[in-house]
Amino acid sequence: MSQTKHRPQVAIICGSGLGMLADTLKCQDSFAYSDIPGFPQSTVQGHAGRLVFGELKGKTCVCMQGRFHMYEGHSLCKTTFPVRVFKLLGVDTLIVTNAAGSLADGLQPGDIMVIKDHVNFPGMGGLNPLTGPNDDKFGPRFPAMSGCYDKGLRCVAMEVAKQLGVANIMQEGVYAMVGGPNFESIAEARLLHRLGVDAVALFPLMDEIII
Ligand SMILES: O=P(O)(O)O[C@H]1O[C@H](CO)[C@@H](O)[C@H]1O
Ligand code: HPA
Repeated sequence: MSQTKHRPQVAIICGSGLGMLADTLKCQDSFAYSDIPGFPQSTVQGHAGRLVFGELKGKTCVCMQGRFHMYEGHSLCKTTFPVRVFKLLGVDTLIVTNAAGSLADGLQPGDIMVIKDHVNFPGMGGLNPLTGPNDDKFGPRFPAMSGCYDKGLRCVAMEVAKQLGVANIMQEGVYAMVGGPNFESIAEARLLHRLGVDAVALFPLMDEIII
């Protein structure tokens, strides 16, 4: 923290295709993950591997330009380590973005889905970054998932989409996480759709669970 004057309340994890958002921050201080003790390294194409502090529309933010996935070989503790760092920095709002596969009939490639709830398949099978002794300073032993996706922020997102004239490509939905790195088979995609899943991707949900 001695190397930046920024004290962010908002953290944004930029998934595939959104890394350039971090480049738009004003008064930037940026750090390569390789220079931050304890951070894993990005190995996925298009994930630059930088932590960028700065101002976005007047709000102090920190952006992860590239995230970590379990399929890269990181432990779940490692993939979610940055979120714990954000909490210690004073961040109270986490915006997680990710490239996902759409399953809902009304979602076209390129559309935006705001997550209203999730199905954590690896978590249901016991793969969870909170496994092990609980550190109460980060949260309770048995965190509820019912309020994971803040209703107020979701409403703001939908309202802003209207103002920008992109409401027609944005909707709320249920998101499922699977392990990857292979994408879903056709039968798996059909099954997920029948279960009420609107979009599916590979592992980013662990960040929401740890915050
Ligand atoms: O937006 P990111 O985090 O890269 O995630 C999605 O994009 C990659 C595959 O295209 C997978 O990692 C998937 O989960
Ligand atoms: N499935 C399909 N398409 C995707 C995924 C996925 O898990 N992640 C990114 N695009």
